[in-house]
Amino acid sequence: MNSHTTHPTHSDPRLEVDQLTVRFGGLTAVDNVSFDVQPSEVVALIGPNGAGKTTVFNAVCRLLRCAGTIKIDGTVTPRQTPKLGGLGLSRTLQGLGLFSSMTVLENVRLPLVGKLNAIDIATAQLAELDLSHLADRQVSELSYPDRKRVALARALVTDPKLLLLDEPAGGLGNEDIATLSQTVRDVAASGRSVLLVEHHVDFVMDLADRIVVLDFGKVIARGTPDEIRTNPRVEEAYLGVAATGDGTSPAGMGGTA
Ligand SMILES: Nc1ncnc2c1ncn2[C@@H]1O[C@H](COP(=O)(O)OP(=O)(O)OP(=O)(O)O)[C@@H](O)[C@H]1O
Repeated sequence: MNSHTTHPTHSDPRLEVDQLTVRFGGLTAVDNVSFDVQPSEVVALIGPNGAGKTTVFNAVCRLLRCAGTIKIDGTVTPRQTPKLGGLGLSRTLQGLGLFSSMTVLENVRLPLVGKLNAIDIATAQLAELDLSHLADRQVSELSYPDRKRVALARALVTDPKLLLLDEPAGGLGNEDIATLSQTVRDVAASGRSVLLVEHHVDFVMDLADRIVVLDFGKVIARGTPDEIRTNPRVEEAYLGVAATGDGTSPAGMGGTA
């Protein structure tokens, strides 16, 4: 046991971010940010463009040099981690990162490379998300919402303790968003934790147990959706951000993202 390692206890959060700071040259993109995610909890990071949300994600995944402490189940994560699976984490990407000339099943089994029963596990994961009918289709043939579902299946196939979702609702219509919300709730109900970054405020308000609001790299508010909805600092941070009408950009806290 090294000096950073502690024994997990029942009271340890699934994820604990303490005084996280990330600098890019002279820019402090994330400034002394602290928050936690408990087992079975869905926590959303929101904030205007450039607030530091993706940078927090990348730091949690240990892809960036940062100051501060990041703990998973009470244990400090190593500063350089070659594989997310080793941390018990999995994430989806804004750009999805699927291989379009491969089939859905081939994509979903990729994180399981080297496992003897990889095909069975990937097949079961597709069934869990009602995607079995797409298993042999090439990703290039799929609609965007189906691709997003496949990316989610690939993130879940390693059975992560903590699932990180980067703008999961982006580009989806209301029906697909409702399905996504149910899937995320099911993931949390199974004991896993979810941290998501999202611009679609209505989706977040409906789904998240707690919300952390960032602006210019700092936490400006935290609380339940009801607490955040009525927080004047949050409203102020979102003021002046033009609505795009496509449901993906903040336009105040009352309407669609
Ligand atoms: N690799 C980098 N090098 C330099 N600056 C960066 C880098 N990545 C991010 N930044 C800057 O850090 C700040 C936070 O960026 P970040 O992408 O984390 O914000 P965000 O809240 O995720 O924004 P968005 O909602 O637009 O995705 C921004 O000012 C951004 O320009």
